[in-house]
Amino acid sequence: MSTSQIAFLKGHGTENDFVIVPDPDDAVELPASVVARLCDRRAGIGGDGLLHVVRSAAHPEARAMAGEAEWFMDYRNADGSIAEMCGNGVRVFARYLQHAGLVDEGDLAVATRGGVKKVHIAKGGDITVSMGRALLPGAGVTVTVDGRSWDARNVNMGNPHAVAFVDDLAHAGELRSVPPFTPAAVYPDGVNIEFVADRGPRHVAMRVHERGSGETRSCGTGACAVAVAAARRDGADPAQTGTPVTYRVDLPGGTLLITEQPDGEIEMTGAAVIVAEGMIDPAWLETVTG
Ligand SMILES: N[C@@H](CCC[C@H](N)C(=O)O)C(=O)O
Repeated sequence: MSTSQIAFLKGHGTENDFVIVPDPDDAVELPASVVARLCDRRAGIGGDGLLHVVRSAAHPEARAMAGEAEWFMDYRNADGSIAEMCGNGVRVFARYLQHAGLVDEGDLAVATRGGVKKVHIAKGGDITVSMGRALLPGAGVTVTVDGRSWDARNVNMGNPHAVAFVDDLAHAGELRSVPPFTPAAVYPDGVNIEFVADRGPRHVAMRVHERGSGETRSCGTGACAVAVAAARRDGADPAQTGTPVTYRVDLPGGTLLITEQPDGEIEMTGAAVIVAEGMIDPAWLETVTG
C-alpha cells in the first residue's frame, strides 16, 4: 500500500461511529486488516465501521450504478468484513459529502452494495434515507444470551437481522463481552441481532449486537427491521390499510423515526454529525501494512 498521506474524518449517526476515508479514485487499498486497525478504539482511530467514499465510476462493484449515483459507499464493519448495507452509515456518508461541498442540502442518491439509496438532507437538520423494502422470511430463529433464549423474527433489510422482543433490555446481558448465539445453519454469513422492549404506542427501545462490530449504540438497518417486526406484531401493515406507519425507535445513542409507506418503502430519519478530520500518520500506517 502507498503510505502517502491519507485523509480521514470521524463522524457518527446516533452514536454509530465511523472512520471516513475520502478516496474518489479508489486509490487507497483497504484490506480487512487495515480497516480493523483503523477502527480499533485503542490502537487506531476507533469506529463501529468505516465509510470508504469512492466515485461509483471508479469502483468495480459500483460502476453499473454510476448513472444513478455519483458516489459509492464502500462500507466495512469494524472487523474489516464487508456488509451489504449500513443505514446510519448512509446518513453520515451524505453528511460528509455536504461537509466537503460535494453536494448541497436537498436530494441526492448514494450507491451501496444494497443498491442505490435516495437521501434527503434537510435544511440545517436531520437526514432521511429511503431504505427500500423489508423482506420477512417466514422461518423464525432462537436467540440465546447468557443461557436465556427468545424467539426472534427474521427481517432482511439488504443485510440480515434477527429481532427478539424482550420484557427488559437488561436481560440481553453484557452483549459486548458475551455475544448472542444464533444457529449458523440459519445465518451462514452471520446476523445482526436486535433486542426490543415496548415503550408506548408505536414506540420501542432496542439494543443491538452487530455482525462484525459487536454491541453498538445504534444501527439504522436494525431500527428499520425492528419497526417492521413491531408493526406486524401489532397488526399494522401499510400495504393493507394504505396508510403509512411510523415507529419511534430509541437506541442507546439516540432516536430514529422509521416510516413504512403503503408501497413497502421504509424511510429512516435521524441525525448525522461530522466530528473531526485529519491525516493518518504514514509511519503508523507502515506498522499496520508491514
Ligand atoms: N450499523 C449499521 C449496520 C452495519 C452492517 C452490519 N454490521 C452488518 O454486518 O450487516 C446500520 O446502521 O445499519
